[in-house]
Amino acid sequence: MTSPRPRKQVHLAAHFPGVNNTTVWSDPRSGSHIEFDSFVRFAQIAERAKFDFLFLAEGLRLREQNGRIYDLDVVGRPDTFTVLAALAAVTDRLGLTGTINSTFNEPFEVASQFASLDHLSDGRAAWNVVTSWDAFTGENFRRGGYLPESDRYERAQAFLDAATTLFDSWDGVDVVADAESGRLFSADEPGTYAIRDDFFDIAGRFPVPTSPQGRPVIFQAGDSKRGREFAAASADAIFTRHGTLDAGQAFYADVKGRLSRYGRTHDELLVLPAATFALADTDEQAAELAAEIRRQQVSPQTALRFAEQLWNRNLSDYDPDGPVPEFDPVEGEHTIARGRASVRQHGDRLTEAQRWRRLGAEKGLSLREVVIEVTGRQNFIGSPETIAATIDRYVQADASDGFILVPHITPDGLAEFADRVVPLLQERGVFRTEYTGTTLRDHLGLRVPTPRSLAGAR
Ligand SMILES: Cc1cc2nc3c(=O)[nH]c(=O)nc-3n(C[C@H](O)[C@H](O)[C@H](O)COP(=O)(O)O)c2cc1C
Repeated sequence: MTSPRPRKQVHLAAHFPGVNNTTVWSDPRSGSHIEFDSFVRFAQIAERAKFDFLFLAEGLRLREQNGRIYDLDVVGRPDTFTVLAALAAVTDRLGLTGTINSTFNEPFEVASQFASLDHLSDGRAAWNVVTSWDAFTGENFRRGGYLPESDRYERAQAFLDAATTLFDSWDGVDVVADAESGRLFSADEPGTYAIRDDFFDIAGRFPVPTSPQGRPVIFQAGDSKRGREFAAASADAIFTRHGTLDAGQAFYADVKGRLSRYGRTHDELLVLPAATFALADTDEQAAELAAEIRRQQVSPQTALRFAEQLWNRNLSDYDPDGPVPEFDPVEGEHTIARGRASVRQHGDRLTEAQRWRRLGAEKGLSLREVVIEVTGRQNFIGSPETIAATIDRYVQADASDGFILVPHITPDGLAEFADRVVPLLQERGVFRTEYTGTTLRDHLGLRVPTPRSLAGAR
């Protein structure tokens, strides 16, 4: 008889809200998305609740619609490394995860920044490697434009391999600083590396000694087959949008099933979906709150902006309280909305528009009401007991290994979850009551990687 599997521990992280309409920036309770005080308060709530880490997404260009800054986006996002380094000074245990793309950067810079953050935070740094969106974002960079889609993951893999070589380049070399013998290092040649491949031709010495976690924790967030393969080969955790039970289970089985191809085991890659929540005393009140949040998030103007992203044309004169447009979306290149993930996600616009129309007709919904329904992202709606039980159930059913929570009010929206749901997860024995380690690898149950031998690495 096989013994039952022990209950999985839930991993929890806090995504600082900053983009997309998960954020209700128009709510009077919302604070600044730029002032350091907001980041500090957010991080300290997460740390008080013993969360695994804080998470920052990356947006390198303000998004536009009809040639204007898209008012839904919270305008202005301070630089990731600057924020995380500052947060390292005001937190003690909380992991610090930054999204940094592999398309427009260089491995040396990114590796030295993350290795430095790992040192400054005593082993709490993580890098979410993304390939990023589009040429519109790329125009900010010296190469301009955008790497063809087919090359993005080639570069991402080469980029991460190069960064790994740099992270490992001090393998076995310690700073001894022995005044008597006059010896600074335990061996000669610290940080020596040489990397030559289709994307990089660099050689020299990496200036940052091996970081406290060996290497920073690696996340990945792309969802295509190639993206999932990249995560299975090289990441410690994957950030995803598949947050419902069914979609989560399918995604979980898919990515975990890819690991053995790379000689990796099931527990070497964590699956962490983004999740929003609407929390109230009772399930009924939470349902009302969730509906109210959705109405706040999708104002009549916002509904039109969403519809424009699908129809790929200006709909400023259209009535959001009227029916879903009868005419078809404009096919071909996207010209209306630039720099938005959701635009790329509308694969077949004609079919999607038909789905919106059908939904409107069947349920008697206006365009705005359809947008509210189809763009809904509230994962957890209910009383604290309901939400704790649901999260536990999803994790035990292998729909995820935990969640990266995105509160809709910045920065204090996390407090209610921390105060009311976390204690219930702790009572269930599935979430820590104290940090048991000091590094992010400790929190996530990830081992310190064995350095790749420099000779055999490339
Ligand atoms: C859950 C999730 C979060 C993402 N976050 C970011 C981000 O913060 N910044 C960014 O430039 N790209 C982000 N991306 C985009 C990915 O880098 C990638 O460009 C995009 O998903 C296309 O790759 P794919 O075809 O493999 O999905 C994210 C993607 C996903 C699925």
